[in-house]
Amino acid sequence: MELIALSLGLPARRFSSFFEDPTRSVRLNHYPPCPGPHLALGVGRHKDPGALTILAQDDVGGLEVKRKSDGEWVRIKPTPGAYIINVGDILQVWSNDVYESVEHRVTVNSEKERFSIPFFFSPPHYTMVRPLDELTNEQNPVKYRAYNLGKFLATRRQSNFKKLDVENIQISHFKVQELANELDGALSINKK
Ligand SMILES: O=C(O)CCC(=O)C(=O)O
Ligand SMILES: [Fe+2]
Repeated sequence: MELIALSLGLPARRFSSFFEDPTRSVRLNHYPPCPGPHLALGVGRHKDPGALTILAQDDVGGLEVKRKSDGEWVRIKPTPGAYIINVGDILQVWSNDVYESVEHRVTVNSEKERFSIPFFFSPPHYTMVRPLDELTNEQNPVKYRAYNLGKFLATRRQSNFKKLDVENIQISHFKVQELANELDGALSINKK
């Protein structure tokens, strides 16, 4: 987190106060071999809602990230002894979109079982997540409305990991522009 703060032009310890009472969790994922890998996903597409995810995985592979330029799913090759560090939604909001939370999913295969262990690192649930003051100004206005992390996670938990292409709660729902568009839509409906 200190390196990320420095990369944003902030003091190294800018994020420290958010992590005095952090929310940490570990998930133990087991993906058994699947007889119809083209018909199923191990984990449906999603963005991790926390600040950072540190993922340990075995050598089987299956994790894919969505490439922004063309929307293609790109496989992430496992590197022995290395962790995958994933930027989550909170960093996207704190940085006002300088960092982006990557959309990812997990495919399965018919031969080998796979294990992965993501560690999720976030501030406490009572945190109001909003773009940092130092990273916004008149030229670079705030892009997100503040949201309560605990409420966001509780809402997300009701729908995440359904293997369907469902839309669940996303930080984009807190985007100021999106809200403005909705308001615009509502006003023009009223005018009719
Ligand atoms: O198994 C993986 O590689 C990733 C799992 C994942 O995205 C998650 O648990 O949030
Ligand atoms: Fe994930």
